[in-house]
Amino acid sequence: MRIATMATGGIGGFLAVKLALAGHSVATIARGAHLAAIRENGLRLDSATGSETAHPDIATDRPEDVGPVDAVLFGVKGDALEDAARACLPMLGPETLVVPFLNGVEASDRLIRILPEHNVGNGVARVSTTIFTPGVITQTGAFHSFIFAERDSRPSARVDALRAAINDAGSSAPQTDDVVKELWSKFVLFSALSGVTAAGRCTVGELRDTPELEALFKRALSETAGIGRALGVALDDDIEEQVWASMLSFPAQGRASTAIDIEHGRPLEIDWVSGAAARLAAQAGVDAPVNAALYAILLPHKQGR
Ligand SMILES: NC(=O)C1=CN([C@@H]2O[C@H](COP(=O)(O)OP(=O)(O)OC[C@H]3O[C@@H](n4cnc5c(N)ncnc54)[C@H](OP(=O)(O)O)[C@@H]3O)[C@@H](O)[C@H]2O)C=CC1
Ligand SMILES: CC(C)(CO)C(=O)C(=O)O
Repeated sequence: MRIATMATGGIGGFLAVKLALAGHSVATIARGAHLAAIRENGLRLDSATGSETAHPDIATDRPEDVGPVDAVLFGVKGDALEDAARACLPMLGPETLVVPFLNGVEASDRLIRILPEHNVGNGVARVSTTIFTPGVITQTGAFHSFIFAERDSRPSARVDALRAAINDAGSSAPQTDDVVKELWSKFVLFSALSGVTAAGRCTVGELRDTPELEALFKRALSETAGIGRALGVALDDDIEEQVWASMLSFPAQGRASTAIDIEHGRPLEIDWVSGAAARLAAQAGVDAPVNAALYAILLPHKQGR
């Protein structure tokens, strides 16, 4: 397949390495020192199982030089979505599938305001990766799963082709017949994890060991589950228990990317996470005091240092 990563950070970089090493034609969109390092040394993925380096066919900051691709793996931070989407336009043909893997539940709806709707899918990533230094992506923990579909979850040959490519490349792309449910199931987890580990400057291990943080986390996640249900999302009845169970096996040193971003003084995606939960709650006519409070606490740090 011809695949582009817009852009090539934690999400795009992880998938670019796997797919390029599996023999796909990968174009990595990146910029600055990260792009220079990819061009010079290739793109390296470090994980607990070792190091892999891929040399993408194209590494560029000019998507117009790539031409139409089969799939765009779309992973930028929430506030960068609109500019990055506009930059993708030259890579779209009639059948190109653009899969957003942003946290939150609004990325696909935001993309169709810029890109033709028939090009846009919906997706969610369960992995923990970051740009460690230019040209190098590191993965924390061993989990990596990418769940995506057409926006309405209908059966689709182009979705199946991309799923097969990711599965065959050694990652995991399970099938779903309800991508919105998948998105919200992750959002229930992530709104709580992002809010609590960023506001509390804590790891998951500390969260588990501190009854007050555990209680706050559980209040946040059940609040977000309530918002989803009020909006008609078919969340599992025991999603709250499932999320807490997943926290019990989460790496103790793990935390949400938001907590890593705040530590490094980077801008925060909170408008699309705790802020979105508070906003969507108002839309659904339910209260979300915990998400609203976590959003307010993080707001002074939103622009980074
Ligand atoms: N990484 C993870 O483990 C997970 C991330 N997610 C979500 O996925 C999304 C992406 O996260 P992640 O991959 O970690 O983000 P990163 O910050 O690692 O990567 C984003 C990259 O996009 C680049 N970029 C942004 N806009 C453009 C543009 N217009 N042209 C070229 N490059 C651009 C940035 O460059 P620059 O630095 O120059 O701005 C940066 O290198 C987020 O919503 C995140 O919450 C979800 C699950 C897990
Ligand atoms: C919690 C985690 C690692 C799960 O994929 C995540 O999405 C993030 O930190 O951005």
